Amino acid sequence: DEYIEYFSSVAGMEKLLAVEFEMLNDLQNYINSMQKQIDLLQSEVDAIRLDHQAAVDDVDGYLSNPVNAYRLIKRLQSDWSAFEESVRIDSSRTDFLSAMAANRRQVHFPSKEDVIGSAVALVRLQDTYKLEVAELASGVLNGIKYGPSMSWQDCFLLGHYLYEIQDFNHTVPWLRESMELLKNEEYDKDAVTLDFMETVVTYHQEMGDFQTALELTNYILSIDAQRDQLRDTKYYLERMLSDGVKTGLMHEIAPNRGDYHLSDDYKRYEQVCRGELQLTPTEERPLRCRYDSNNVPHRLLQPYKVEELHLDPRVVQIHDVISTHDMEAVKRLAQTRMSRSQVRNLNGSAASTANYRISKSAWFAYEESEHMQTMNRHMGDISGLNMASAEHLQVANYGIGGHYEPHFDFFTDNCTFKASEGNRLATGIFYLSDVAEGGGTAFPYLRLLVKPQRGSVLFWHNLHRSEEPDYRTRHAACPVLKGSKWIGNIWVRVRNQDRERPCGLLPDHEVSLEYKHLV
Ligand SMILES: O=C(O)CCC(=O)C(=O)O
Ligand SMILES: [Fe+2]
Repeated sequence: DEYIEYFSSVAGMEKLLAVEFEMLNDLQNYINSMQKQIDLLQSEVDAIRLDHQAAVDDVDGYLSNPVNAYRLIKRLQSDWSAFEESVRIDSSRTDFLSAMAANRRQVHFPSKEDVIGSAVALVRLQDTYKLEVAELASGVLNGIKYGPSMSWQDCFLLGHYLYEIQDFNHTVPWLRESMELLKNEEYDKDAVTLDFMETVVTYHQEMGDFQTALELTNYILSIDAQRDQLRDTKYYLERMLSDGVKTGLMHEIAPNRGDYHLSDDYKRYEQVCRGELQLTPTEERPLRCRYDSNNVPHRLLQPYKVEELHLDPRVVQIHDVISTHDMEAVKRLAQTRMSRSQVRNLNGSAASTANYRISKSAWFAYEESEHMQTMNRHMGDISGLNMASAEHLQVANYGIGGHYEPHFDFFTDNCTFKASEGNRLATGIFYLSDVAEGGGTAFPYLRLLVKPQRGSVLFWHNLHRSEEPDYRTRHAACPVLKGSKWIGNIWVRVRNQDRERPCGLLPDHEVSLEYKHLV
């Protein structure tokens, strides 16, 4: 069966929970049956010990009794073999192992890629929303306690994985947190624990984080001053610090200067996700909410609730468009068809997965379901466009940390669209769920953050009337901090829209050229 990837969406993780429920039962059964077996063994051993002691106290007297002689011989001939045999077959052990094998056949267990994927998602959230490691580790998100705390082992393993993928900047605070939590354990002064802490000193030293290495070293020495090698390390670390030496992996494997994540464009996007960059009051003042039937005769009695979010380019969010019934049906249909979202490569070759778009998605022809036809009709009424040039419906689900970094919906390579229905003129994002925290749609150049609201549709044009790309429409899906985000995308192409949206001859695209540099 196919490879399932867990970190890219919440859909599918419920299965893991169901299997974990089974495994808890299996393990409990194992423990109970072991317990019974151990109690039984104990009582048998106690009985033998009693007999045995009597024999040792008076060897001659004991052995001269024919019953005792018989019992001793019988014990050694058969009882001890029986003990051996029962430990050898140990049915509780084999039962548990075969139950586990069955569980493993039921679902794919998460792979190491899944663990690393979810670790990367966690640090992405940490960066984008400026979360404190200590808060995150204690289960707090934006001041609210949502879940159980992470143990020192959780934090250590996370740091360890980040170390493995050479993300040293994130490794440091997680290892630090892990050591802080370990210091609160009652076994924190045991020799084995101190040995372990010493290896963590080595991690920091190798990274070039001499300060943390020294702090931990001092802590260990304060408990056990007899560690000679560590005293040498302390001396070495102090010298490195006072000389201001910068060596170690953190400095040698320097972040790639060309990394888009270090660019102003990306920082701007993160600021919009956090709500730090917003529309100014002057920009917000002319924005209106109104009922509008969009000149569609059958909508006269049921006009749309249109909220203007931006005027030029025009971006609107239309509320209460589709029903809960339709949304649930679409999501149910999508569940079984979702796979990791792919992105087109600029050279027009086959699509592939990419870290900048982490979600699961599936494409649907509208004929597949009346609920999808309903979405198609709404997109026609909202856009006023000819839906003959609409792409299939794309349903997507983002899990925790799932995101889609800034991009344009229009194609920038001529070959992709010239031969087909033309470029992507309009985008409609149907929000099929609310998102508890994060997961907004961000327009970095417009300083606009749209909060997903179930049943609403976000709509805008990607092209100017001249059919030139409108670079101001660059947008992104901010990482989901809490919840599971579902959307349905409908893109409408320019072909056959001459009547619906006549071409403009003015060089109207010039207003957006200054935003072009990131294509
Ligand atoms: O999920 C979102 O909010 C935006 C999605 C998007 O931009 C896309 O799928 O092209
Ligand atoms: Fe998009």
